[in-house]
Amino acid sequence: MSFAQIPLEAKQQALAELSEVKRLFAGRGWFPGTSGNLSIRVGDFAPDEFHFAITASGKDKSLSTPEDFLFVDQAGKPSEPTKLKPSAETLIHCEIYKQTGCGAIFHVHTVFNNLASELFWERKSIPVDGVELIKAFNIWDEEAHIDIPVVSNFAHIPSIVPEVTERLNKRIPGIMLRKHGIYAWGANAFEAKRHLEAFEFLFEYVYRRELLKR
Ligand SMILES: CSCCC(=O)C(=O)COP(=O)(O)O
Ligand SMILES: [Zn+2]
Repeated sequence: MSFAQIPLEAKQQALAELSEVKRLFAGRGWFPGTSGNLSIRVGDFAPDEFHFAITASGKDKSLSTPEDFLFVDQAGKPSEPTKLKPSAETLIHCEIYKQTGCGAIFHVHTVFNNLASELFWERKSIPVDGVELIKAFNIWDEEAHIDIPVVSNFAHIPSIVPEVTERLNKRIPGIMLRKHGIYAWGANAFEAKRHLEAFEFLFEYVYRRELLKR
């Protein structure tokens, strides 16, 4: 589906949803120092052609301006002429959409997600055992165990992508970049938000629990 074929109402709805999620997360202090990025896909999905709205790079995400978002394609290139620059991490969004066909991806940097990634870096995944909020990922097993993948962080974003491809686990709707931040996704903005909130709860839980054990 080309960008022009996507109904205007769908594009406007994606922008309105992104704006609302951005406002809400900013209120939680989840975009320190201009960090973080958000995207919502619009129109039909095919691995070789899709479009999504994403936050512009380097903006103060606690402010609301007419230049907060732009649309890009599956290669991370603007879908229409614009002077705005997409998030520096757009290629990670592109890869997650390609691998999962999801509808929204939210990325935040928090102290607890950074601490948890470093604490478990040697095992390359953050283990969580039997915590009720695992059910937010639609995993309903009694005393479920999950491992949240942690991948290397590089200043050169394209170098991060192959490890995301390799480690992404479709059962777990998130991937953690070491000492950087979590990418959480879902079928739509509601689900991606639920997943992100659950990850953040679990990161704080595992970190604090580890301290209690020592
Ligand atoms: C100042 S945070 C460093 C970049 C980053 O990790 C991030 O999430 C924000 O980058 P963007 O280009 O999306 O503003
Ligand atoms: Zn980031």
